[in-house]
Formats: sequence, C-alpha cells, structure tokens
Amino acid sequence: MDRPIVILNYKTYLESSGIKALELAHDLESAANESGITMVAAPQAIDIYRISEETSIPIFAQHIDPVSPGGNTGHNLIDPFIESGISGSLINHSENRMKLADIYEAIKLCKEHEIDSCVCTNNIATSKAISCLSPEAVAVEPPELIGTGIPVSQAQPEIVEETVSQVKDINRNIKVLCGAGITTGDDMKAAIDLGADGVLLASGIIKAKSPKKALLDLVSKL
Ligand SMILES: O=C(CO)COP(=O)(O)O
Repeated sequence: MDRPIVILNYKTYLESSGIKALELAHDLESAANESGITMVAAPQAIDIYRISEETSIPIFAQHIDPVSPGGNTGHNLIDPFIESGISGSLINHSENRMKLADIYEAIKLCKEHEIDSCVCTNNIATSKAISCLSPEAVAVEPPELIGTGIPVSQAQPEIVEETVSQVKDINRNIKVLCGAGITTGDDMKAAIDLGADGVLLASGIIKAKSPKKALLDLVSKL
C-alpha cells in the first residue's frame, strides 16, 4: 500500500493566515521530512503563492469554481491557482458545499490540468455517489464532528470502514481519506487501520501550541 497522506486544511483560522500560513507550511515541511509521510497544505488562496515560493510541500486549493476565464467576479478560476503552484484542490468541503453538476465540472477541470481532486463528502451514500465521478480522492467528514475534537475514526469507525469498502468497490484507485476531529496519533492510526489512505484535518493541528509537535504526534503510531 502507498504511504498514508496527511492534508492540513488551513480553513480561515487567524493561526493559519498570512505570515502564520507560511510558518505552518515550514512546520509541515519539516514534519514531513522527519517522518517520511506526505503532508499537504491547503491554505487560503491569498497565501498559496508565498508558500509555494518558499517551501517545497505539495499545496492544494481549498476550493475552485467551475468557471472559464472571463466574467466571473469573485470566483476562483483554476488557472492562476495552477500558476501559483497547487498540485490539487479540495472540492465540496462541507463549509463550502457545491451542486453536483459543479462538482463534476471541478473534477473535470482538475483532470484537464493534471492536478489531484479531493472531494469532501458527509456520509457513506454521498461518498458512493461522488466515486462515480472518479476523483483522485474522497474525504468523508461527518459535519457534526468537524471542529469538535471528537475523532471520526474512533467515534464513528463504521462510517470510515464502510466508506472505504463502498468507494473501493466502485473504483479501487480512488483514495479514501477521513476527517473531523482527528488530532492524535491514535486517531490517525485508527483511520489507517480502518482502511483509510490518509486524513484531512484542521483545528487539532492549527490550534495546537506547537503545530510541528502535533504533526509528529499525528504520524507517530504508523
Ligand atoms: O473540516 C475538516 C478538515 O477539512 C476537519 O476539521 P477539524 O480537524 O477541525 O475537525
């Protein structure tokens, strides 16, 4: 099996914005180097270019819009994101839900630009549905656990296990991540033991006193 993957969603916390976004990227880079685990940053759009200039970690956008160049005021066009250095994008995060047709278009744009698409889902049924669109990865995150510190992999293991099984039944090449409340090495180990390919997480690392220590703890039981 491939090595597990960690995606850190910066969201819009002040602790992960601006200059702190860059500091967090350096923490990800050194934790990745020390542990040998791939760690991806998903910062706000405005912070992508600087992180890409000053580190060598993989960077995902938090969201892209299914729009073509032209008149789309306020939208996230994929092309400048690519130019800024992303190698993938989250799509349909539960804090920024999209229509099914738009998810389809966003995945298609990622494929055309040869970057990874990681579509967030809220349960087993939507994970199955999204798998039919063949994204690179599905990340199942029960919304009620997001930001609570209650880890999905330990509190609702059946969601992770069943999502893995049903998504892989449809297309075994799709990576399955899980997220919501993931913080510690035990949380991540539980996710991997349930068959997940990795985790998508935010507050447990971003709000930690030492994000780098928290990242190393996260991958310490693998
Ligand atoms: O929404 C999430 C990651 O995309 C999960 O957030 P928390 O790790 O803060 O629960």
